[in-house]
Amino acid sequence: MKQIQMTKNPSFSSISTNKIIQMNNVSTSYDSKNFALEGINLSIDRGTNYAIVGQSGSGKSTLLKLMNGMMIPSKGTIKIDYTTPNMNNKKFKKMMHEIGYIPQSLGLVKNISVFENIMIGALPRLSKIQSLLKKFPDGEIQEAMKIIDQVGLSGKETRKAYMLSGGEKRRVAIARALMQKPTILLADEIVSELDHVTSREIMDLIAEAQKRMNLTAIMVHHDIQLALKYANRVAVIKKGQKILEIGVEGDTIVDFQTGDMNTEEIMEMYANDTEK
Ligand SMILES: Nc1ncnc2c1ncn2[C@@H]1O[C@H](COP(=O)(O)OP(=O)(O)OP(=O)(O)O)[C@@H](O)[C@H]1O
Repeated sequence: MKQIQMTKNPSFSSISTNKIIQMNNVSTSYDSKNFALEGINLSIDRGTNYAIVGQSGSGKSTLLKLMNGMMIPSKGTIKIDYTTPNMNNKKFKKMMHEIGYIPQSLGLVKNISVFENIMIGALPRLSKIQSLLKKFPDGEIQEAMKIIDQVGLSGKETRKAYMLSGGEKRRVAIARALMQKPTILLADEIVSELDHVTSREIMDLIAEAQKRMNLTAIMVHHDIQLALKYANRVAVIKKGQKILEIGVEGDTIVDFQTGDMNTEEIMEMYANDTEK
């Protein structure tokens, strides 16, 4: 594990004004009684790797659903690439196709092959006839084969999804999202339940794709150490509120915004959780 120094003096050179996600005082709920998220402020730089951590039920998945337009705020405003999510807005509908979303369940179709699952990512670019007849243009097939190679699934193209290991299923879900040619990749606990080595392989795969395609990767994690290893920024969510944002540059981490708890206390809380 890398040594982490604490500093209260943020002076990062990588801070940009090119924000791909902006949330201003956002609250949202599933029912009329309780907020699942309350008063969330955050902004995410284009091309960065952003992590969201928090305990079960803290609101992490809900936050991702706001970032892909599946949920809308009951209060506050969201801009995704400077556009308000709204299904009546043509610009946003087009943009949605460029948001690769990998849900906790992965969302693979069990009884079809690796290749067919991955081609689902290309569907918005195909005509109805091409989709129905599975007549994929040569260019799309070549793109899929390139991505299959990049995610380490060469030779497994025809295997049915239900026959894959946990790590392979995640590779298919990543490949399907990359097939969308995304500008934003959202992944909800993609490495939970994987062994240490496989989870690092999957995280490395996403980090490589992020750099290669200049993606903004936004990932939900339970493991704060994993988040700190890969992310430029880590938002810590507790009971529907963002209590801290941590900046990460090399071996230095910085409290960007302190609520009830600072980074040392958060790290201690997670260390205690792990020991239990
Ligand atoms: N479909 C739903 N209907 C009603 N309440 C929901 C629904 N989904 C989530 N919630 C509630 O919203 C809150 C936040 O849930 P969310 O799934 O975002 O948390 P989470 O941090 O992702 O949890 P986990 O780590 O267990 O996946 C919780 O109180 C949860 O019970």
